[in-house]
Amino acid sequence: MDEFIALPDLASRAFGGGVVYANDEFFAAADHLVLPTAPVFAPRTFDHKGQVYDGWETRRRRQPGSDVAIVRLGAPGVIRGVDVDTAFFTGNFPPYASIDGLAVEGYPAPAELVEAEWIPLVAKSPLEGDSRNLFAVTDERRFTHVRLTIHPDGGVARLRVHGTPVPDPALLPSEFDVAAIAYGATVTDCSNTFYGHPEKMLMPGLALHMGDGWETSRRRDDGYDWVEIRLAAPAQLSFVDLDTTHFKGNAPGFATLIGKSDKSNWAEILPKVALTPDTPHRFRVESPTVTHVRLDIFPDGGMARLRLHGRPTPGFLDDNFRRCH
Ligand SMILES: NC(=O)NC(NC(N)=O)C(=O)[O-]
Repeated sequence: MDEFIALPDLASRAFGGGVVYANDEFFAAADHLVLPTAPVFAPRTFDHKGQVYDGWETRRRRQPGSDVAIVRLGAPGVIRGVDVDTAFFTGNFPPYASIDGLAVEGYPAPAELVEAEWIPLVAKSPLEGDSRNLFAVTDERRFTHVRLTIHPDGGVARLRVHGTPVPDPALLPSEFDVAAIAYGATVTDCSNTFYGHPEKMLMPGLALHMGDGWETSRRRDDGYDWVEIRLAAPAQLSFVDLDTTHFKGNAPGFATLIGKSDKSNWAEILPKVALTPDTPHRFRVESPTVTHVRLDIFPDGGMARLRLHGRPTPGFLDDNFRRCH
């Protein structure tokens, strides 16, 4: 039921999500809602408005009503569930919340979003304080925005919107990173996630530090580590980026990439290449159409980013997009 929490957070700032409107931010800015970091709390830290919270917090209502925040998803897609995380809000969490969704094209101004016809995704439901509040969503359509309503007021640390990214094919170039989670790629299996999950190496932008990548524990056997990825679309690959940035004493010594499609067996895409620490490597490749790849690293170590630039099979992303409209 709550398996959706393993799916990417479409609202995350890590994908470029943002809070575009809030009717009240008296105690704490709604921008906190989409931060990818876990919420934190330091007791007895008072600024000019009151206790400092790592979340969105409105003032105590003296008239009936509710407070709202509107979030632009960083990765628009099909929403499978939301997490209204009230971490550290104890005497001031909202007793109820509801969630609505919206699918719009272009870049509407906040005033247009406020007036829009929102689609209910989670009916008004009770919340618990200082805890994650998980709600499944069953609507199969693609959304670009969500609206969090808290009844009547209070504080929410994070709003996580878990689902499957569905990119708009009209806005994609003919060749792009088909391993990007933001476009719908996903990690299907991995040998070792001890220090960092491989999903991190499929996130946008450069890695910020060594914790922002896939890192395995030290191998004490003759094996090697590997990760399997389902691409955003079946594609012919032309470049493989293996970025070991920040991995200075723990980059893998070598790597290979193999790929397969639903109709073909595993075949080599990148032969065994030597890697150097703290380096954004790029390799030119020519691959058949593949739907899955496996990156092998020898014997173990860390990879900040994996990028697979490829030409997707025409029509695949269009069909995908049309299915959820
Ligand atoms: N001690 C508090 O947290 N008080 C209030 N909130 C802040 N941020 O100070 C409140 O009324 O909810």
